[in-house]
Amino acid sequence: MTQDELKKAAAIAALDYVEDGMIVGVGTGSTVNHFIDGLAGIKERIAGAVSSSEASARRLEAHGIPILDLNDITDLPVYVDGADEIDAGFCMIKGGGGALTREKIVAAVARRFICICDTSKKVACLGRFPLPVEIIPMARAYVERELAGIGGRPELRDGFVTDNGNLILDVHGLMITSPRALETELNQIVGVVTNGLFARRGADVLLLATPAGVERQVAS
Ligand SMILES: O=C(CO)[C@H](O)[C@H](O)COP(=O)(O)O
Repeated sequence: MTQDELKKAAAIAALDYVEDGMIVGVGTGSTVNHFIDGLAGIKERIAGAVSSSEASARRLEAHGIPILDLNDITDLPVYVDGADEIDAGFCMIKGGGGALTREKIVAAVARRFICICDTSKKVACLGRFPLPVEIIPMARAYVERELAGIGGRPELRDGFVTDNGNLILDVHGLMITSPRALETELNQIVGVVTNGLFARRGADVLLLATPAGVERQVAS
């Protein structure tokens, strides 16, 4: 199977978590695009979707799936999203698509985070994938110095502006042995909007697509 076929298999498995009348939180990325396409097939059964990015919103709209404002919702039963890396404790690096801030907001509201991945995303230690950090543009040089001070090598994502009008620094060279502590530490740097560590709010269920089928793993 190709990587894209594996991504699709994980995405289709996530449809099992969508119940009648539900509002569904929708992430961002190529794996989630397969989920959105699958959701289109059952759109009459759901109340609508909350999107984590403009890109996913456009895809949902193209399928005629109603998009709801997170501020109008008090209960979001489920959020489905991919990851760039996920460890054994279901902590993740996210933000390869640059949507980390809105993803983290929707994930914070959701009762259940379903992570959909192919096996290439499962790692023993987070940090091989450069950690995305969304920053306020005027703080770029300061935040770069702070990140270098903790051993990272930040690289500005060239020509990229987030849906929130901010910049992304991709931080190389971090071996993330304490994801929760690092997530908290990075949030303390003035000018950082969000970092791509999803550790304090990790995944609840991992649907991991392997060539032998989709494994369902539940957080302990
Ligand atoms: O965090 C994300 C976007 O900000 C994505 O979930 C992550 O980058 C994985 O993407 P893909 O499904 O394309 O491999």
